[in-house]
Amino acid sequence: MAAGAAVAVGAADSYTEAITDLGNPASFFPTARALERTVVAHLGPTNSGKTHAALQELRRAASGIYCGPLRLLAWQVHDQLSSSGLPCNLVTGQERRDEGAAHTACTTEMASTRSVVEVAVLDEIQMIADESRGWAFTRALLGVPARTLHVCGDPAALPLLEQIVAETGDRLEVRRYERLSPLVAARRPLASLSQVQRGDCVVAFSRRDVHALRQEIEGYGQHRCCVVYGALPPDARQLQASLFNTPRTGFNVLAASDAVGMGLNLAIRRIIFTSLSKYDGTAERALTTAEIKQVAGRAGRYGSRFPDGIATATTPEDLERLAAALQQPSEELASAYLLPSLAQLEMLHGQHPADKLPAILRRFEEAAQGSLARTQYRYARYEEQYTLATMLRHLPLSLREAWAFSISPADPDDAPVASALLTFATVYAHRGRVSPAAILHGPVHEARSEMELQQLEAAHRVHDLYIWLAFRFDAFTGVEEVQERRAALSALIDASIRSMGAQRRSRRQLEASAEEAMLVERRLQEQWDWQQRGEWLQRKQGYQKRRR
Ligand SMILES: Nc1ncnc2c1ncn2[C@@H]1O[C@H](COP(=O)(O)OP(=O)(O)OP(=O)(O)O)[C@@H](O)[C@H]1O
Ligand SMILES: [Mg+2]
Repeated sequence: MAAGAAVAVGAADSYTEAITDLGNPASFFPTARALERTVVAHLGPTNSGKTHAALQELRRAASGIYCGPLRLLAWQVHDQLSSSGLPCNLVTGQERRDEGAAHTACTTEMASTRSVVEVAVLDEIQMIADESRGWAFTRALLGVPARTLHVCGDPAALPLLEQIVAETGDRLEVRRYERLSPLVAARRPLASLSQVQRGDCVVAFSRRDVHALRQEIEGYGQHRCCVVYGALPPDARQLQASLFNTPRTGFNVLAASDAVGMGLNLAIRRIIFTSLSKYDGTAERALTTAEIKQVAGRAGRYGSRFPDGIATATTPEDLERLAAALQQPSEELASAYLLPSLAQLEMLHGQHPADKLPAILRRFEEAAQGSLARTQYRYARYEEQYTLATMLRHLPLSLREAWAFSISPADPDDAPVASALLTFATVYAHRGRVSPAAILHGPVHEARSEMELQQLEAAHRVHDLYIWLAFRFDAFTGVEEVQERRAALSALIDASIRSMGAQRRSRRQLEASAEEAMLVERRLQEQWDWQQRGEWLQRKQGYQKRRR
């Protein structure tokens, strides 16, 4: 009897080992493995024409897919192909435009590993080594079933690409690129922001610092200033970029975070780093050579008003480091990141049906680590997913439902968005239908203060989250209404930034708007408390009715 039990446990262990074995991820994609793919690596610095060359190949193909790391990039490729007369579908987490076309522009996370195409483009491949998002690039590199797969990115990715392509049995071809226009480090640092000039982009590493730079620059009275940072919705980012690019609008200087490094076509003459370190969520750390080059490389764009680029800093020490980084190759990529698919998590859940999603996520990681030793793959960081899954663990959701909520674009540290996710999931679990009424309203007028602008941005992210969920759950009704409201919020955000700088305010006015912002925040908090209370009452009444 005891021996039998031991055999059963042993069999269960080896089954668990088999389903959590991530050591040969190329084998997870039979459609791609059934093709003899040619992988063409377009490698070179920023602004060297890599994406342009790969897109030419995509245009010429009978069918194809472009995978970009940002919605902005997917939109641009969609617009470029469509406006040149080539029909193109668009697929991102929050958009589906199905034109019935043979070409598709998508975000890397959304790339199909089932539909065979002639040509695929996988842009910014160096992101395969990003510990949070790299899994999507690994999946696309291994799994997109294209006869020719063009990958574009930093030459630092080559050794890793060689290793992976050797495993998939595909053929690798390397094409090297040089910058289309020169990029040089300035001879002297910038002594003061009063010296910024037309075409300058001043870089800081937080939303708050970017707005502080904008205020300081506009305070000198010479230039109006556009802004670009990660928390700004992508369409508002694009509007700011085109305002900056258009001559004679007065908005001829840009204050930006490192979000400027990717996805926008900008006519920047000079990049000015106000710092060479950033807070990465846990600690302040120095920028890597690759990060410095990615941002500095935005200066000077082939075919723009400023083809020649200059990069500088605000201290002699930073300028010295910057100049050295521009001469150095980026650090070679060490690992490609990966995560299990939902199907793999469900198989493990079959072994432990009483476990909730957070326990399954941890179990999978523990069991899979051994299989990754001695490979070039590493288990990706999934702390945000884990935090969201934990927040939702008490709700009556299937593993599949909990998983979908947990991978939504809600940052657990972004309080209004995390609260909205909890509300949406709670309403979904208890009522089965989530109407747009579940979205709380903040101010819906032009922001008169930084705080109000922040609230508009948060409201936009909440609307975006609803739309993302609506593409995965039929229960989210009223997506058109939310899309309209989201577009209105983007326009308001853009208009607010434009007019905020125009208003020269007295100290008294600034204090008044800060006071008002506090009141708005308190009102929102009260609304939130009331909604929570209302839902709790409804649930309680529901239980009581059922009991009776
Ligand atoms: N052969 C070309 N003819 C005309 N324009 C080109 C050509 N090659 C590149 N360009 C233009 O030069 C700019 C930079 O090219 P591209 O975006 O392909 O560079 P990249 O190497 O992918 O840079 P990054 O991705 O770092 O921004 C783009 O505006 C692109 O349209
Ligand atoms: Mg590119």
